[in-house]
Amino acid sequence: MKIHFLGTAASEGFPNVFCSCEACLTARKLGGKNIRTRASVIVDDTLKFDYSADSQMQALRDGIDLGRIEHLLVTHTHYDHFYPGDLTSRIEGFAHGIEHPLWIHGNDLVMYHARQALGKFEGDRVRFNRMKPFQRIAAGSAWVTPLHADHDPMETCLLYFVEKDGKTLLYGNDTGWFPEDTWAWLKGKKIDMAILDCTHEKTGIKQKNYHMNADTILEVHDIFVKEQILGEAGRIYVTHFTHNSTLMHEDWESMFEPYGICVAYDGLTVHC
Ligand SMILES: Nc1ccn([C@@H]2O[C@H](COP(=O)(O)O)[C@@H](O)[C@H]2O)c(=O)n1
Repeated sequence: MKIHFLGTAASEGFPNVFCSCEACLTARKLGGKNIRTRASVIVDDTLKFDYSADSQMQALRDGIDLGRIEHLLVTHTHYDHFYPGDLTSRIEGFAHGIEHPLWIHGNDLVMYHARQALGKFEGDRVRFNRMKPFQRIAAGSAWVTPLHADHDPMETCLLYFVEKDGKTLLYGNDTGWFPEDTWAWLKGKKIDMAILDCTHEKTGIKQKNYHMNADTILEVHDIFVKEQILGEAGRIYVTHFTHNSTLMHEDWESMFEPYGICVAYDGLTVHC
């Protein structure tokens, strides 16, 4: 699988354009990998996780044809993960040369907002599928299983386990420490690549809720290795960083390099 990171920041972006904290000032000065937009990933040019208002500029920045996306897997409806009105640009009359519908997959709240924005266009350009936790579906040549996240208690936030071309990918944000049923489901599974929520720096709390922090990541890594969920060639990529962590890209790399954990940045493409 080709994994393309479109965005790697928490909701306010990094730097936050409204903020003059030390981290935002430093990130502006350093630029490069310290400029992070809202979290999203594309797999093999055709399957995308989440769709924020940043998606358009991310596609222009990285030379991506979003018309090729066949399946959109939405984790939850927070504005930095789902901005369905922007998908109007894909509808008949707005976009030309589109030959397949975009399937929007997500929880019931995702379906509600997607249909509010795009329901009248359902058909050749856009279709809807409500995901139920732990029920596997086919998405093109991939198999996708939604898992429970620990994020917003007012919504069934989902993580996604993707099996494609003999490889597996866990898309693990937004979430804190995985809920018990997700841990139970992962037991005995093999992950080639896990993309995990590393919103916060080290705080001393290992099983953090709502969002993971660096301690949580190290704990998950430990369990993945002990339980052989992560194979020898398997890799964790961390993403979804907040400026409130105060850490720059190189700081994250120094922290995680001894564990073989990789730090994602906007525009990074890797294969698993
Ligand atoms: N009380 C607060 C204030 C701010 N945050 C920040 O929210 C971001 C993470 O949340 P998203 O799910 O909206 O990405 C992150 O930047 C935090 O620093 C917070 O968590 N709590």
